[in-house]
Amino acid sequence: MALYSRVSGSVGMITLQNPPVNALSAAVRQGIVDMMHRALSEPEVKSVVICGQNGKFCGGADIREFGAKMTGPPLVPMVHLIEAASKPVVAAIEGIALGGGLELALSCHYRIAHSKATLGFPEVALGLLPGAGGTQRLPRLIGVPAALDLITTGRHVTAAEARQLGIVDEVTDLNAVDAAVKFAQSVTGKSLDARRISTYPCPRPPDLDAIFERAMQQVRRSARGAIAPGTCVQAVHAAVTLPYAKGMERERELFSLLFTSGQARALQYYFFAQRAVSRWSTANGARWDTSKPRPVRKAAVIGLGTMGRGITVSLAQAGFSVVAVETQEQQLSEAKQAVSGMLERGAKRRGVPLAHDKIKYSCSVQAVADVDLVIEAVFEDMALKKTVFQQLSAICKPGVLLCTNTSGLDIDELASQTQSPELVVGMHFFAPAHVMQLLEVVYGPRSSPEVVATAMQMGKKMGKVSVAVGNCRGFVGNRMLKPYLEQAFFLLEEGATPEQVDQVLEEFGFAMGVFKVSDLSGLDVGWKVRKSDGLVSPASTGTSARIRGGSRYSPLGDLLCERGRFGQKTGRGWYQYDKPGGRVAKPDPWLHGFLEEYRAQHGLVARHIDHQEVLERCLYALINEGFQILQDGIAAGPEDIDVIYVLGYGWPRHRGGPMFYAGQVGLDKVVERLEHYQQIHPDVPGLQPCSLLRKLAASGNPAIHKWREVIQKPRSQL
Ligand SMILES: CCCCCCC[C@H](O)CC(=O)SCCNC(=O)CCNC(=O)[C@H](O)C(C)(C)COP(=O)([O-])OP(=O)([O-])OC[C@H]1O[C@@H](n2cnc3c(N)ncnc32)[C@H](O)[C@@H]1OP(=O)([O-])[O-]
Ligand SMILES: NC(=O)c1ccc[n+]([C@@H]2O[C@H](COP(=O)([O-])OP(=O)(O)OC[C@H]3O[C@@H](n4cnc5c(N)ncnc54)[C@H](O)[C@@H]3O)[C@@H](O)[C@H]2O)c1
Repeated sequence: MALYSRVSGSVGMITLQNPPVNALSAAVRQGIVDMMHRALSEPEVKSVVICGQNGKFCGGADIREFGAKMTGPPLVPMVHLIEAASKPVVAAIEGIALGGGLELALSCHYRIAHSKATLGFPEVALGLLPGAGGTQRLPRLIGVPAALDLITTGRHVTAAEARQLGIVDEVTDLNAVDAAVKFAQSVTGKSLDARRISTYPCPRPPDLDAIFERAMQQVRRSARGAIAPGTCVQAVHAAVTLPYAKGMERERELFSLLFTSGQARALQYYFFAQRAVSRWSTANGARWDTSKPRPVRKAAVIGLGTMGRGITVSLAQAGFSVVAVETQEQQLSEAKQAVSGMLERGAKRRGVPLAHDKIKYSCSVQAVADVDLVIEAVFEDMALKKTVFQQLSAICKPGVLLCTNTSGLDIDELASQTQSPELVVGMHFFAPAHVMQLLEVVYGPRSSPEVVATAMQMGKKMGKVSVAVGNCRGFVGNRMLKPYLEQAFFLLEEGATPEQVDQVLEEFGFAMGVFKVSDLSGLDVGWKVRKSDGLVSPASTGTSARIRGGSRYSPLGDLLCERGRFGQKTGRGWYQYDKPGGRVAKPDPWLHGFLEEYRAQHGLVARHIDHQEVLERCLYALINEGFQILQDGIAAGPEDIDVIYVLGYGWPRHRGGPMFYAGQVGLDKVVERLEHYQQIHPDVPGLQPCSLLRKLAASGNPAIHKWREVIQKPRSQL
């Protein structure tokens, strides 16, 4: 709702009230309309201030209402009522003015912002465009290039930048509402003719066509199949080419097109999923709201390779004191140099405070004696990690959290090396750890709720989205990756090429196909794991070469590694590169010949594989594993899996995540297609639909938020 009060006798104050962000719900819109009429009808009131309760102006349209039937006054007539008012209306912007909140502010005649406020049009991230006049007013106010930038990227700007761009009239370090009241009094009685943005002509720079062409190219490059950014460009184009009223009609048409698209639904689901994962629960009943995190001031990182360096940077930038430990002086000094460079680049590019003084380097593990939490990031080798955990357990003060960055080893086995297994959790960061936003917090059967809560909170403080997951081989993300990779290998055996598989996945929206990603990460990484699992056989011919544990196995990745083809680092992998370390993947005729030879050697006849089969076999095998993970209680809900896949594995955000996507496709259809491929390829593992997937499909493809009801039934019933 919106409250009305009278300030200093002549200023009518409308205060938006809808915690937590004063979103424009039906009740708030109704309140604004009613209170505007009241302010305009009271003769003593000479001007109006609109502000938000609790130091937040407005977070935009109420996203929670998007799925429901529209009630209350629509936004567009509401902003027109404000702009057309005969008394000056001043927006007092504290905290945030986002989306519809900024549109509300742009309909006011003046805008006063607090210096800490942020403003922006984030609609594009929800698959929408600013639909209450934002695409028509902003270019009129700040020009086309700046408006295109803000609307197509959704980036938030500070009050200072907003002032520079001309979005706000004044910025204050003091109370913005008081400043707005004073300002409102000062403009009482002044003509408002020049203050109604909708009446401004839209600036037409001479190189207009080139500006729009560049904007379209830019969004095509970055959107990876998302339709909102390009539609935002079209809406701004309407502002330049059409009169305001016609431009508004075009904005409405384009908004409706986006609003009813599956992409907007997926992005809005994802918005709430990302927030839902912070309300974590574990399989043994620990929960976010009953588990208190422990205070952590000082942390240690053991092992300063690729991951340890990024983790050290991330901890220091978040304000933690860090003890960074390596084995030998040489490695330590290389790591120190690399970490310093990363901190400096962070300060230069993102304005993060330099945090060199937060880090102490050491070659002795004894240096961690007084820390509150340790993150181990040594080689992925169980024997080595066990030794490190035994040492840590002996050296650290009592009560210290011992965390491992392992990609998939058994957390419980590591915990059993320590005197306090309840203090052990996985903190699985993703490379590069100072950039990637995802953290899997892996709890073992003995991890205490408090320790899970602490690791989750640490992640948040480091700017990560933390997702709590159970302990199993590969946890959630890497466990699902295995069947996806396997299908890709099998498709090569059956006749596909890496280029074909990658193209299908990239058209789906992945930034890189599976083979390009493997080349980037290094083929030797998976090879080492397969070797330690006893999967890599010296015999590369005969039927046994393609069978492991009674199931079909593809040794293709192993064969490439045997030939020294580790991907980008060696200049050769699934693709060729101009030099070791090269980044541009080119199809490799050698690889094509090698595949032909391999098929001939194993009696495989190449067949034509279409786009649909590539997509379905890769994605549905991955999705099927996701359902198995839910069934096993490793992830608490589908949102956890979706957030992990979007933030950690490049799943296109506008498709919501693998579990949401499965629901969109139809769970019955996913089951039917898996069964279809299973029948044709009975030897291919990973295609047998798991019981939870079957059960959900049989119960009529329920909406994703209802899955938990089925999941929570005893597993024996699945
Ligand atoms: C003809 C057609 C006319 C159409 C008109 C279109 C109008 C318009 O152009 C469309 C929009 O405005 S689209 C909207 C454009 N606006 C946006 O896209 C803004 C989206 N919001 C954000 O970016 C961030 O939430 C903030 C930066 C606001 C706060 O960040 P923070 O401090 O890290 O906090 P946090 O953890 O993120 O959120 C705290 C709680 O607030 C909740 N909530 C937040 N916004 C909400 C909303 N609009 N609604 C409802 N709820 C919203 C959030 O779910 C969470 O609830 P929970 O129950 O505790 O989980
Ligand atoms: N690289 C990735 O993409 C990635 C992603 C997520 C998780 N991980 C996991 O993170 C861990 C580290 O991986 P990485 O890629 O950083 O490895 P890396 O080989 O780059 O670095 C490991 C570092 O540990 C050091 N080290 C070895 N034994 C040590 C000891 N006893 N004390 C102190 N330092 C020691 C080594 O000198 C080396 O610098 C592994 O468990 C890996 O599975 C890696």
